[in-house]
Amino acid sequence: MDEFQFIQSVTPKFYRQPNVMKGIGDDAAIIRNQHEDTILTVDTMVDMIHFSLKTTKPYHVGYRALAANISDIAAMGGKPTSFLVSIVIPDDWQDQQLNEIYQGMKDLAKNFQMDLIGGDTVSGKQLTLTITVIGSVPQGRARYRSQAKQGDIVFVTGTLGDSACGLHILLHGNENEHDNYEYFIKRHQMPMPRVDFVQACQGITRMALNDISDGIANEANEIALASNQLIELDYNKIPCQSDLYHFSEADRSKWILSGGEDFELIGTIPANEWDILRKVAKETNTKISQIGVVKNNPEKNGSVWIYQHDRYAKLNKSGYTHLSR
Ligand SMILES: Nc1ncnc2c1ncn2[C@@H]1O[C@H](COP(=O)(O)OP(=O)(O)OP(=O)(O)O)[C@@H](O)[C@H]1O
Ligand SMILES: Cc1ncc(C[n+]2csc(CCOP(=O)(O)O)c2C)c(N)n1
Ligand SMILES: [Mg+2]
Ligand SMILES: [Mg+2]
Ligand SMILES: [Mg+2]
Repeated sequence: MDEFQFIQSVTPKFYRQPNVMKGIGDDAAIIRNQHEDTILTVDTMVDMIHFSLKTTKPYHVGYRALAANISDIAAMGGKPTSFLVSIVIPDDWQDQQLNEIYQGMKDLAKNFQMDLIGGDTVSGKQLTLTITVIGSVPQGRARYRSQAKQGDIVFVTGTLGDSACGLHILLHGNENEHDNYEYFIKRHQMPMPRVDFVQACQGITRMALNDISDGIANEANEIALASNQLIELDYNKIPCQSDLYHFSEADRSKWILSGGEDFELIGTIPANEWDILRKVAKETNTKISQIGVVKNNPEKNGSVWIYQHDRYAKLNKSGYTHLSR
């Protein structure tokens, strides 16, 4: 049973509370309140799985863990408001290091006007940080993975593969001696969730969204599956930093399609709103690129196909999957 099969096996058949607008199956849950919808998400980061002290200082451990959770709020079209932190602390972690973890979270929280409102503290074998983020979105305006429709444009924010490249440099050293490697390291250690862009998108009538934590191959498939549409991507249109060309084509392609942890957004919007989206992107200083289209094809619905190196092939989920056994 892998991660996805496990989640499926624990998903309830129905929800008892009528105000559950979205339960399991998206980046976050949506609960209806009188005046707005509340967004709830939780993600865990574990030492030696999501970071090591070789790749991330304690400050970055805190910063990244909160950023990953805020990114899920952005992927629902919302803004983050508060968070709770559960921490498992091994004996060999010093007070100063723990302070730094919290400083990383504090600095990012300040950026979004978020409050730390609770948590839990226990001792254990591996440093583990579990963060719950609460956010809000105007009623009925959450962006779901299931909202893609035939004819939509598929877009992505920013550039992909940066974080995986940064991780590679941190783990194996900088084999290329080019001058921009600090950029990749920063993208790995201090990703910036796309909250401002998403907030500015409120005028877009319909948008399917997913944030890129595991790699676009995974995330595009999640939209295709939830929307029961065919997503066609053009590999040459997926944006990456020019310095990524200093690495082998095999590495570059792997990092772009399944590296993950860029915390960019992949989305789909009606084609006639593309110009509005471009305007929003310009206003918020966000790079956006059209990378594909949504089609309806009963034989291929629920899957992603990609044009790459003169081939048209199925793009399977290939990103980071926990519990592969
Ligand atoms: N152990 C679990 N029990 C109940 N629901 C779960 C569990 N693990 C994941 N989920 C739910 O499954 C869905 C997909 O979770 P997943 O963690 O893959 O999404 P994500 O947070 O966007 O991705 P990532 O964790 O890679 O950032 C979400 O709705 C999540 O709340
Ligand atoms: C030291 C170290 N080794 C490997 C990786 C790569 N990595 C770990 S988890 C993950 C996917 C997102 O996780 P989740 O699905 O839990 O959000 C990725 C790409 C890393 N960040 N640090
Ligand atoms: Mg997500
Ligand atoms: Mg998750
Ligand atoms: Mg994941």
